[in-house]
Amino acid sequence: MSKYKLFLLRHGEGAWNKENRFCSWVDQKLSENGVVEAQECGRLLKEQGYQFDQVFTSILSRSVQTAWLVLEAMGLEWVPVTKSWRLNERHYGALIGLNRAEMALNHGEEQVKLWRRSYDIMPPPIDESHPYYAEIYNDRRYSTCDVPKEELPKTESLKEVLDRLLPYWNDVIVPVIKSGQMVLISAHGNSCRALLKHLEDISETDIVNVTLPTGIPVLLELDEDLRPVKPRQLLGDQAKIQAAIKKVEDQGKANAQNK
Ligand SMILES: O=C(O)[C@@H](COP(=O)(O)O)OP(=O)(O)O
Repeated sequence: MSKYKLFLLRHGEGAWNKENRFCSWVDQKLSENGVVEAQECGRLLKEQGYQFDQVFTSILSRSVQTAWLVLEAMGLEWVPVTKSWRLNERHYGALIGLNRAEMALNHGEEQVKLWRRSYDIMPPPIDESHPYYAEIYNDRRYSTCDVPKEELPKTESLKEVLDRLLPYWNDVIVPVIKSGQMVLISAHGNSCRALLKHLEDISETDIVNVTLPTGIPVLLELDEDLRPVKPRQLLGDQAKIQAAIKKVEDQGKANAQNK
């Protein structure tokens, strides 16, 4: 029997999603389309009668902005929003800023798929010569984390994302859900994939085939031990959702638009 409901949400489209560049820890805002996606998501949730008591986001603006727009559309601006770097997008290391289609042309589509979707393959780490290194590590938000700045990742596989996310899930989010509060996690494609892997016990092979589109709420119905009692539901027009998933998958093809 379903005891708890939980929503996961990949933020609305960001400027670099549109340009097909790995965004990761670079702090990009939502595109105009991303703003509309987040507002539509909030309207849909309201229409379907959902309410939230607490929202958790990463410390990247696109996930925070999405949470605000969803809450505004639902008339729930007062709801507390808690932010943690542990919900940040996966750290894509030296790939940050690069265009996926160009990477597919240079390294092959298979390699790009391995970098993007495999469970335990890490891209090469970012170093000080990288054009976005200073922007990321000099950003004051990374002095506020619960680990020293020097210990923050320089690259991550999905496995490392899960390793840094799980303590936050277990210690902070789980008690809130178990207290009966309705929670929205407004995060990123890969931080949500990592959490789905954990909650749905998805194998390392099968997680490769899980892709989340931007701005689509994912409803999980969980039992008292927070195990899913039915398959996840992506809310909205199912044909549009499938097209949006394919678009994200196709970003790693050599002939993708916005090369
Ligand atoms: O870092 C990025 O560019 C995307 C994910 O990229 P892919 O894993 O889909 O390549 O993350 P998000 O837009 O969810 O923050």
